[in-house]
Amino acid sequence: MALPVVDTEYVKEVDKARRDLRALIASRNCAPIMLRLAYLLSLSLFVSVEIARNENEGKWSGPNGSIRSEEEYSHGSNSGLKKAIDWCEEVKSKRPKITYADLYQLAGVVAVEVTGGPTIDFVPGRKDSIVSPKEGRLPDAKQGAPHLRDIFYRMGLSDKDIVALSGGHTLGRAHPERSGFDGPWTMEPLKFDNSYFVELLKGESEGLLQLPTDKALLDDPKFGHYVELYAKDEDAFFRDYAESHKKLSELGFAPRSPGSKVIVKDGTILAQSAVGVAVAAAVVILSYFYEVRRKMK
Ligand code: HEM
Repeated sequence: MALPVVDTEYVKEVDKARRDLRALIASRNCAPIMLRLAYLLSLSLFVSVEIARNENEGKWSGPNGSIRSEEEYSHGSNSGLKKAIDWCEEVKSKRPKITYADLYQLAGVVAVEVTGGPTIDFVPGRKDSIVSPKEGRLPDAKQGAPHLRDIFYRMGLSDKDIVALSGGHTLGRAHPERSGFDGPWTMEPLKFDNSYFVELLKGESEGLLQLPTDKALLDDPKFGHYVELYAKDEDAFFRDYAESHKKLSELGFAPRSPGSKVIVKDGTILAQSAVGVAVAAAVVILSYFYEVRRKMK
């Protein structure tokens, strides 16, 4: 499928979809599953395409919305996500211009914002695909630090990214019928804060969950450094989380023209283009020379 044209019209639609998603997530209390949808989509595609590249099977274009196909949402690791896909469809039917790939990533960004988390910069322009990745490439919750590094390093993510992103478990809970695990990670699973790290440091508590991959963050000294930092300093967690989330949502994705970038921030739309910057610089330089010549006369 073709890349969407990210013109002013498209960016306005993204802004409206952002408002629709805020209302939808607030009314259904579904921030956790929306965040999980965005995260799994980015990750499963990247991991499988890295493998495809190694095997010279083809190229990949980033998180691409293929999860809406039955073949993919029926993967065991995507259990429960169909609900989130259907909710996103309500927005898609009102804003058909927006690609599924952009919509799902926007839902993840909005889920974090409406639950009190940091504002995450969102750049639109992802293209859709209906080709699903292979099953079984996602992190296995029963494993430890080497496994996490194996998966996340392949995507160019760092130890800091792994720990910051794991803080996404500040939202939501595990469901026995989906993953075999049960319970929330924090006392307030609809609030995005640093309590995931605070709870992790306290050790096991009645009624709260710690997956083996969560505990692995404590056992490894490099990961442990960030767990302690984020438990003490929520601002540091929010800053690093916003950065890592953006990286994850843009894996393999580059805005359409290399010289230009569209930034959507706090509802304000700013279009930055290399051409625009060059023209502005030329005007400043010419005015300077004009002024110098005028003074010399
Ligand atoms: C580090 C590797 C990770 C592993 C092994 C892992 C594993 C899991 C598992 C087993 C569940 C429970 C699913 C269920 O039973 O419903 C879950 C839920 C969740 N995960 Fe992760 N996860 C990882 C990373 C992440 C990241 C990076 C994010 C987001 C930035 C994230 C966001 C979530 C959310 C929000 C839920 C709750 C979903 C709900 O309440 O329906 N996870 N994860």
